[in-house]
Amino acid sequence: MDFPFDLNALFPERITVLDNSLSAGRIAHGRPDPLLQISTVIDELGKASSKAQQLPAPITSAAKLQANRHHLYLLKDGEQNGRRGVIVGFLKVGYKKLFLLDQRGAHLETEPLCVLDFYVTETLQRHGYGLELFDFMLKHKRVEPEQMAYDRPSPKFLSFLEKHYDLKNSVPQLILNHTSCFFWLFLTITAVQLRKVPPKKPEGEIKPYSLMEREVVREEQRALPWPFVRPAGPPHSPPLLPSSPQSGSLSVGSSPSRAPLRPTAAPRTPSSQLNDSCRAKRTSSLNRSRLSFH
Ligand SMILES: CC(=O)SCCNC(=O)CCNC(=O)[C@H](O)C(C)(C)COP(=O)(O)OP(=O)(O)OC[C@H]1O[C@@H](n2cnc3c(N)ncnc32)[C@H](O)[C@@H]1OP(=O)(O)O
Repeated sequence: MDFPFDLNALFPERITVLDNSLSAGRIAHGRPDPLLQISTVIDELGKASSKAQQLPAPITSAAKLQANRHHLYLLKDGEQNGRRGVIVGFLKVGYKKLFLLDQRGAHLETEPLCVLDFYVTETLQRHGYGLELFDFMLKHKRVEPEQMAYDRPSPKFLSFLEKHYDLKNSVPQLILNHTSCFFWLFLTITAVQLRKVPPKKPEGEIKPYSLMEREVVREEQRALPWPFVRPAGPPHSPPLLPSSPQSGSLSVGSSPSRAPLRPTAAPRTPSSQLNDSCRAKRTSSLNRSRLSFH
């Protein structure tokens, strides 16, 4: 993606880390960072990313970055476009406080680093740039991919995670927070360091209905999307978090590092809540992403 200004002057490094200050770190050629140009780059990337993901509105923009404590990693190729450089892609991450519900409706609170947006220019995809960005972020944040949460990853991103980080057997964890409910975890209890929070107000504490970021995705579908289809079983056992009745663990698949959790919350019926709150948040990707869930 090229721009009518010198990206090498704007972003001296190959990968630039931007935060809510929108500062590219160094002062380029003795000038202060031109905020307007940096904002233009972020806004255009946000639009391209939302288009690629078929979202109705960008979830990344300069204004959103300024308003949140996220980090945006920007990758350029400084040799292209007459040595003025092109933007190759970006990766946006941030910490999110998430509340998970286990099968018995007990709340577990965690605050993992989440991948919120990720985009490589169409013509440059499958050239290893995504991996370069992601690896840079992992080192910068000193985190492992399996410790992170993923905000409704696209099929391409799931394929990416499986190919480069062997993250398969993924199970979308239905997670309730104040902004979103389809974060996916490749859950290892010790990795995300879940801690149980006592249920204070069983009916009113968690409000997953507010609109923010991906919540701009409008309701497209009334039924719960796969794999959250309500089973024919009793209403107190919705498939929120696959958990072994034997172990009581929230972990999934054959994860070796499960720590037993002993939820103490009184059983409740979150399925009706989920029916209302979690419809069609990027349901198209969920429906498309029928990868192997074990
Ligand atoms: C939480 C979120 O942000 S979800 C949104 C993720 N972003 C998108 O879906 C936007 C469109 N996609 C993209 O921008 C890119 O494909 C990214 C960011 C997902 C990956 O960046 P890339 O530079 O293509 O990744 P990189 O070259 O390092 O790795 C390639 C691997 O990614 C996956 N991948 C990349 N593009 C595709 C594609 N078109 N179809 C299927 N898999 C793909 C594959 O596993 C691929 O390996 P393969 O070529 O051997 O099949």
